[in-house]
Amino acid sequence: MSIPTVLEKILARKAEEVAARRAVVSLAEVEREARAADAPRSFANALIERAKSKQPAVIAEIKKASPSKGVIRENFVPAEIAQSYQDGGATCLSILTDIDFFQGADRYLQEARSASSLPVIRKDFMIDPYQIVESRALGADCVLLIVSALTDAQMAELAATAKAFNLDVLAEVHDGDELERALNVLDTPLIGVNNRNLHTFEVSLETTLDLLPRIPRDRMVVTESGILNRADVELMEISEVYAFLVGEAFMRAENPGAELGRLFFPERKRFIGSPDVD
Ligand SMILES: O=C(O)c1ccccc1NCC(=O)[C@H](O)[C@H](O)COP(=O)(O)O
Repeated sequence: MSIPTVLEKILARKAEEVAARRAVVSLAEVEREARAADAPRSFANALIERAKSKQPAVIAEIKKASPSKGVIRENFVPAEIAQSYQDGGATCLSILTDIDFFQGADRYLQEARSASSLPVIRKDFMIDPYQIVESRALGADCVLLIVSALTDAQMAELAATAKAFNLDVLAEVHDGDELERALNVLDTPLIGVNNRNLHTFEVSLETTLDLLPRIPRDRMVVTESGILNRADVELMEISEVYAFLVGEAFMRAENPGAELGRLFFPERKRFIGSPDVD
């Protein structure tokens, strides 16, 4: 028997977590909460509109820790980070809510969304429609579907639940087979290419560049993970990739929004919150 990868461990733990949550709050109750939640903000449209004008459309991630890097940020106040990202020019926010592997929390999503007017994706490991409904109840505007974690039937069921609750979907792929499956099963315009292999943690921006020619023009490519400096951003922009999901590079900076500005909008030169602003 082979040793389970981190992704396999996360998925096994997630199944236990969802079962425990459902035993405390029924699906019917979560559905009531989802219907009473704030109206969704349009996540996909915000990205598409920004990228149309060839401006970087940045999904700025709020994550305290990760399995590959351990604790990334000690001074972790999601509401402050969300405001800072909005000031820095982010288009959307991504909030890690997984507890056991990312030190996330549901309340981080609620706090960050309340502190900004940006649309928010709940970044978690979706395996059950219960989590999709729960995401809307928490206020999320979009959910992540990781193709390597799901069968085609699961993907279709989760996407149908997302549609029923007015949530956008970001489909995440890592190779050509996953891309084919996503394109066949999901009608979301948002195709995320994760440059990080979630089984081995190896990161290569070539993953996005290799898959790019196979992604139809009516879908929008979001390059995810491993964007650390201006050269990485420029490499994507010359390849006409304008949507980015970035976590670590911002989370390690004292002022995450100012770092976003430096990385994506260098022509602005001065950023709110930077020491060089009067
Ligand atoms: O980051 C990890 O270690 C990780 C491990 C297993 C599953 C998912 C993982 N990360 C989620 C992400 O894909 C990233 O948080 C996201 O794309 C941002 O990446 P980065 O800019 O490199 O922080």
